[in-house]
Amino acid sequence: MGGTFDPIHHGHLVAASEVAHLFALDEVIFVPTGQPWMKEGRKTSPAEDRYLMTVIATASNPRFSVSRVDIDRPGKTYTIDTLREMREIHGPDAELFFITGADALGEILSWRDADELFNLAHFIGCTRPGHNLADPGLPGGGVSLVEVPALAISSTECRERVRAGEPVWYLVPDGIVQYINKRGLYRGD
Ligand SMILES: Nc1ncnc2c1ncn2[C@@H]1O[C@H](COP(=O)(O)OP(=O)(O)OP(=O)(O)O)[C@@H](O)[C@H]1O
Ligand SMILES: O=C(O)c1ccc[n+]([C@@H]2O[C@H](COP(=O)([O-])O)[C@@H](O)[C@H]2O)c1
Repeated sequence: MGGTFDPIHHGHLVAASEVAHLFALDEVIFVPTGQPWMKEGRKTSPAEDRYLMTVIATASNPRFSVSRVDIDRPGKTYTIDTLREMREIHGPDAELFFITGADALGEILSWRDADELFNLAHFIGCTRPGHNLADPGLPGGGVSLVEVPALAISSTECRERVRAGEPVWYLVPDGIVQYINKRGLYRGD
């Protein structure tokens, strides 16, 4: 599951957990983006902060892990590179899935080398409140559309709440509240 995770919140975690259950996945690998090119023009927290928050939020689930592939690759982050690297790491027999929310799936036709993406992994699109979930119709298209428990949480809302001095308890895991406070994230955005 790729994401900017700025910060990671319970919407991400519940979607990942539900997909792991529905597809009997051995592992869900969270992949924080290095440089999310579609979010250029807005301030993104340092990759190491987003990586550490993702590690903290997923540490209690033995099926969850976090990969540095996107943050360690120089340049803009493209999922085509992520999936190629994952294939190399996990070998030819691994069955790879890429989990997205409805909003990200809706933009996939504009992703780099979109027509090749579906050859590299099976895509899983999750419902997300406020967004329409639809098969984008990529060539070769292996997409599954799944319903996950609806949590109307976004990282944008979490950042705005912190900036306004409003609580983010229970929107994000407890350790993430503590990390945000310790590092002073989102206060001056
Ligand atoms: N509440 C949610 N329910 C289901 N999927 C979600 C939810 N929030 C995010 N996702 C999905 O998780 C992935 C990573 O999302 P991302 O890190 O960009 O979070 P975000 O909340 O959309 O951030 P922002 O508000 O900063 O754009 C995307 O595929 C996104 O669609
Ligand atoms: O490959 C691309 O061109 C591309 C464009 C936009 C987003 N993505 C990936 O989609 C995932 C969710 O991205 P985002 O911006 O919603 O956090 C994350 O893994 C991104 O690297 C990938």
